[in-house]
Amino acid sequence: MDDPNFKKLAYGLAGIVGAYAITRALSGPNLSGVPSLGSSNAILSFREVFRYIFGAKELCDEGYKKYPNGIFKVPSVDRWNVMATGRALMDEIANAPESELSFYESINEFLQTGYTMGWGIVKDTYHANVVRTSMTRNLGVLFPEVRDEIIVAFEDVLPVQGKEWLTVPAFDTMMQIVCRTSNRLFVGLPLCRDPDFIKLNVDYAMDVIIAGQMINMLPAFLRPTIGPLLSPRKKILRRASKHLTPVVAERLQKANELGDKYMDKPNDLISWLMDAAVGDERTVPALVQRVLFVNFAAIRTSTDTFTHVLYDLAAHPDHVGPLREEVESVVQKEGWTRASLNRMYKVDSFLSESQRFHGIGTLSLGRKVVKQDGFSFSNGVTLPYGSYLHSPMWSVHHDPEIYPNPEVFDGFRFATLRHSEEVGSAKFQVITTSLEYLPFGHGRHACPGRFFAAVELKAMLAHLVVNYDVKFVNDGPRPPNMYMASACLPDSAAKIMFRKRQD
Ligand code: HEM
Repeated sequence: MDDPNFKKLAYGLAGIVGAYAITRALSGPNLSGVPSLGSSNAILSFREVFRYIFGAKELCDEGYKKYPNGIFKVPSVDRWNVMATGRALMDEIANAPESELSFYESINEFLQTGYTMGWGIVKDTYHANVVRTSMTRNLGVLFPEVRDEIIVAFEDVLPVQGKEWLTVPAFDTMMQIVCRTSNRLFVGLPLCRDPDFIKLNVDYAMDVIIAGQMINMLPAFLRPTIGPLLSPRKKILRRASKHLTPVVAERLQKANELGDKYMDKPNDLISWLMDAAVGDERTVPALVQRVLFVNFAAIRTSTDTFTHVLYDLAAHPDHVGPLREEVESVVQKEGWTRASLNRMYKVDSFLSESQRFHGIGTLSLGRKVVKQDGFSFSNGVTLPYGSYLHSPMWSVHHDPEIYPNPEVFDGFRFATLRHSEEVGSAKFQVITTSLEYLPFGHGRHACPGRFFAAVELKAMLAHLVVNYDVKFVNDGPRPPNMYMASACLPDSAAKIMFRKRQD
């Protein structure tokens, strides 16, 4: 503590945080009518700022209990974050038009999308529709490819022999499998297996978040000059172009010469994007950037989710037997298809429970008020233009009135709920969002990639349980999650052991 360097660092940090707190006090929207957790004074609310940085979960849970069906605010370093609780208010957020509560402004500020992924992505979000429609429509016909990539990717990254256990870093290994499998659908063979193409997408997924946060720390007037220097975009585009430019250029040329439905046109994300893009977006560099963007949306989210699933599987070995039985019985009757995956209630439920229990974030429904005269809830509260709004997802998912015994991990909780409903009910499936189940958001901007994510992650889990045994190193406990601001990250350094299934 007496180390002069430590003192300098501490004073430096305190100075930066103080400067931001003053900015928050002077420049943010006036939220004096919204109760705050801790002090509502920008300087005196420091304790809550630190509590928010090191895990918004507990702080927001306090507010969830104190203000049921209401709103409260919590401070982060540079702004106030309003939290809305209860079905009525959450429903109003989920269904508010983009012109009043903006999903895009909220996410684009967080990621500094313009600098990190290009202004084309900010201006035109047609990819969301492509993912929702063309990608989802093709999941059945392309399932054999997804399944093939899962088999080969598992074999490549987990070369288990005989009865030997193989120890691997969990997160990196799952990232490889997710990236390859997703890209089988996005760009096809052989590119989806190219080590440099995989690596650049993995790097980009990490670098965008870091650069986004760094650019956010800059005062707005410095962003246009310094933002591009901090952004990984140009470097990644150069690397990606080597792989994608020839493929995209050839397809665009053929489409222009022979028409959009030319013979032998590959059925993948590149083609679906090309069909939907207009104007400047139907050019080679813009399409390359768009493929990278969809990779960004897909890979980190799915890898974090599956790493949580893997840890939950190793932590709950009693679930493995019933999962194996279900997968084998369904596959024996119907084989491996998208439809047969729908019959795997326990697999679906395990994924749902893992997302309920951990999720990849602790907040949901992030929006910014963009209506000039503010956004009014039906309870009479009006939030001024520029306010940031969320709902405390972790608290909803751990509310005993919604999920009995919420602190118990019950991998078959959702399967039991489904069995208690009419057979085939869509309720309680992992893809069905609701005000009680928010890992994919809910309402207008609910994740359009969740249909693909569910197919991919369920097929991976089903493949894993029927082919491998899995455990923690030294039979240790589940590695703790890392909570940072609103993120809930699985331990990315932990190792896990695999061997060929022995029973
Ligand atoms: C387990 C994996 C995933 C999780 C947990 C996840 C979660 C989310 C969440 C929470 C949102 C915002 C919803 C809201 O605020 O209402 C979102 C949006 C989005 N996701 Fe996902 N996602 C996953 C996988 C994917 C995949 C595989 C893709 C693409 C293939 C994808 C593409 C998108 C896109 C494009 C949006 C923006 C939607 C819009 O523009 O309205 N996601 N996702």
